[in-house]
Amino acid sequence: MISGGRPLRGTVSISGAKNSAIALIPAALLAESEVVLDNLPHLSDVAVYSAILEELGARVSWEGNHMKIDPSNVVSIPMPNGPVKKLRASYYLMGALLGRFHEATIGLPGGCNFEPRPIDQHIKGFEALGATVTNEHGSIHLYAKELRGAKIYLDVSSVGATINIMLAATRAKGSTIIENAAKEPEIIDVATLLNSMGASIKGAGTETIRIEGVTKLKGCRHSIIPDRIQAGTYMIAAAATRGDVVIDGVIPKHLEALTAKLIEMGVGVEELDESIRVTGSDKYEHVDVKALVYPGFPTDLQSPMTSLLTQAEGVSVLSDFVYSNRFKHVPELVRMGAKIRVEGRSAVIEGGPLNAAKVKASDLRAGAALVIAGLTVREGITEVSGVEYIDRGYDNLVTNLRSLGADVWRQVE
Ligand SMILES: CC(=O)N[C@H]1[C@@H](OP(=O)(O)OP(=O)(O)OC[C@H]2O[C@@H](n3ccc(=O)[nH]c3=O)[C@H](O)[C@@H]2O)O[C@H](CO)[C@@H](O)[C@@H]1O
Ligand SMILES: C=C(OP(=O)(O)O)C(=O)O
Repeated sequence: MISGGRPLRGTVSISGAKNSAIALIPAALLAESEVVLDNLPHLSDVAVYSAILEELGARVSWEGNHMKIDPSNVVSIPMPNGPVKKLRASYYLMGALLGRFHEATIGLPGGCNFEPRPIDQHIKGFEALGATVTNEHGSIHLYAKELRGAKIYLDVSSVGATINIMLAATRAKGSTIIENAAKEPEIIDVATLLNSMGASIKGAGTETIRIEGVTKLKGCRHSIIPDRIQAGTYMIAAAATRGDVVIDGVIPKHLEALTAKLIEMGVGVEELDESIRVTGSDKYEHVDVKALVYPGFPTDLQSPMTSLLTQAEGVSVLSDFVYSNRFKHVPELVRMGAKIRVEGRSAVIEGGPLNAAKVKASDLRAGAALVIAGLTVREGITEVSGVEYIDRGYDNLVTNLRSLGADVWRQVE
């Protein structure tokens, strides 16, 4: 529930990155001793992954922002249903278990299904490494007598496929080269963990990643990078409410595409060493935004950005070149009075005030977009349902927004 119209003011600290955490947790399965992850975010996806690891036989303890994973007793039991269906990143179990046990059966992933999200590039990579991959009643079965390095050219620079292939290839015989690899910061984070475990991965963060297989991986301690998408969401919320917020504990370089767009609109953005200050203004210019793979504008900030662009003067065009139809937030924003039409892979947004309404989040970032929209509304109460999606990716959203002066609360049913 949001009673909007208040500018956000103050400082918000950003937690570790969801998209790193939910790759690093399964990566720990490749080790033969304890892995400790620091700066772990409190998210439902992390809780689900922790339960999955326990089901596989790992000893997991999670206190505060630290998780200890002892994978020494893990076995590769089939996981066709249950928790694997609750999140997208359960696909990393395929690479991790294939790497360690040469066999795995994992149900097709769940998560935010705003459009069909194929995993053909993951499978192509596993097959190139020598695995036989079959789809058995909606579960993927992977088996390899031996994993051997290969050269793999990804048709699309997929984050998940790049990480999944890295996971399996760390335990393959010989060298693997991934070409057209995704370059997102979370890929560097996973490679850093794997290298600390004893892997040999070079080039993460570029389009060519080279992996020399090793026979053993050991435990280690690793601190997760800050969540650039959570950070970007608060930057957008600060601008949308015409507030003044310091977003602390971030890597400003990870947010450059957003920072540039905000400045183009007329938002004040000051980059400091590990924080960014966002200062709103009374008038914003319309801009065109293209969501692309990193270092382009992140698709995961496309929906929140749509809400901000309703506050700009004139007509903005926001196109998503990563997903062709990630627009489930649009009809809900229209219910709030937004003038938006979807044309192909673009949303055409005409600026104007929003009104309070009952709206429904049907995926994580759509949820964030609706909350931001609600924060801009000057009269009435906006009710956002489907908050379980928001819990997948935002650590303490309501508490953080309240500490910035927002009148937001969660209705307990
Ligand atoms: C858990 C996680 O890290 N999720 C992120 C990850 O998702 P995810 O890893 O699923 O996204 P990908 O980078 O794989 O997808 C990018 C594009 O490639 C296509 N594709 C992908 C794989 C494949 O085998 N075949 C294929 O065609 C997808 O449909 C999409 O159009 O990156 C996305 C793009 O930055 C983000 O929105 C998600 O937040
Ligand atoms: C789409 C997202 O996540 P996932 O890939 O985990 O569904 C997201 O974080 O915006």
